[in-house]
Amino acid sequence: MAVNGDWSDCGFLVLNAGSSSLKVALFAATGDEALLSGKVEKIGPDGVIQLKDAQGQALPVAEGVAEGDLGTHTGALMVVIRTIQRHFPALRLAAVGHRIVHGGPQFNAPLVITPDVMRTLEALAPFAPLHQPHNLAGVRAAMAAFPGVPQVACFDTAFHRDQPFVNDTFGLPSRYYEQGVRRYGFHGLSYEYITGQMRQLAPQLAAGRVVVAHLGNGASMCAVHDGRAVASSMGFSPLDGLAMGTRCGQIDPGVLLYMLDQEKLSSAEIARVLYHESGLLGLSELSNDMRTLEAAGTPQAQRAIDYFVMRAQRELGALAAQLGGLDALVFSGGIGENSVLIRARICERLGWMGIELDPARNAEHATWISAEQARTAVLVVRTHEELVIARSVRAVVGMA
Ligand SMILES: Nc1ncnc2c1ncn2[C@@H]1O[C@H](COP(=O)(O)OP(=O)(O)O)[C@@H](O)[C@H]1O
Ligand SMILES: CC(=O)OP(=O)(O)O
Ligand SMILES: [Mg+2]
Repeated sequence: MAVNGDWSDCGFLVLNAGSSSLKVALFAATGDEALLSGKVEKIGPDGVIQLKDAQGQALPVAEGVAEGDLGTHTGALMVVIRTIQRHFPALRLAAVGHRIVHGGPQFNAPLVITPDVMRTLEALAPFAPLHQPHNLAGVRAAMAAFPGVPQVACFDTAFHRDQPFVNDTFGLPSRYYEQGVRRYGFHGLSYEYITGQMRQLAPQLAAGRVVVAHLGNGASMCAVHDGRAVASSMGFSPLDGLAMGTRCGQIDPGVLLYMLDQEKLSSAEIARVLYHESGLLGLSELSNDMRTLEAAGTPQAQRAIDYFVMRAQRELGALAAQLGGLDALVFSGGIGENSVLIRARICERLGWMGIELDPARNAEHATWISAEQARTAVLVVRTHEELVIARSVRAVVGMA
């Protein structure tokens, strides 16, 4: 911690633990540029780590990394910590910031994790089984590695907490809402960053009706009016809405009853189908990776892409209806930022919404990709969840 408010030799770590990856960034007390950033992907037997310094140069990991160290989130974090200690021996760690996917109905702002908070977050793990256990494993590993250092939770659900009741509830008996069965929405750290960027890039549009499409391995869309969340395609869990890498997206609950009653699947088996075997992977029977599907050119890969595009168009229409019209559509996430094809396919046939792309600008991944004469702006904004966490950590521990 800082001595007499002097944070000059302090830094803090940001962890974004996903279903199969761990993104990390090390920040100094001030500044938006990370001193070190990187990710561990495919955590498991084929884990791969890439770390870079502030200039973008690859940083070698600490010696002694054994095969298998990248097999778990905790092992991967230990490799990152050893590497940081080697490259920044004089740095004093003032805090660790964590992306926590589920904050439930109670948490709508970043906070320091106490034992009580930890218990509440653990109880929410069944609502986001692909994410929350990994998020919390990251918290425990960081607590063990840095005893006494504040651990700050930043919630993916917080951005959506003030959406109107009709977009927060299901049409179930009201006791379910009281129990916490609500449409939480996720990817909130990404939406917070993008709405902030929109205020800088296009203040007039940011004050209007915007749909942000966060299309990554997990994918969702959020309707935002004047920077505030109105509705999200994701609901109670990160399963709802768009088709994803391995998740099904919107589904008729009757299908779950069929799996239970006719196929006699257990709830664990159903969860496996919905979270791990569906979406792009399930439809293509090839891959959850959009790059692989685009390159494959097989009829089944094509069907998976067609379904992904159809769901995105349907959700966009539904969210635009909630906003009473659309001033801007913003693409983000690994697919939204990088796939010329998917952006073009989603925007195809949306002329009635005022959407028309400029193909050359789309191909260049320009920030503004809509045609000059188009009524609705279409933008590409690279998201930065780690920076949102970094800003929150500074505010919570009093560094800002
Ligand atoms: N150039 C590209 N073209 C198409 N898809 C891409 C491209 N680059 C990355 N993607 C896709 O982005 C997805 C991963 O997005 P990302 O936001 O990094 O995921 P995560 O949810 O794990 O943070 C993968 O499906 C990947 O194939
Ligand atoms: C909430 C969610 O789906 O997150 P991710 O995109 O990291 O899988
Ligand atoms: Mg993501």
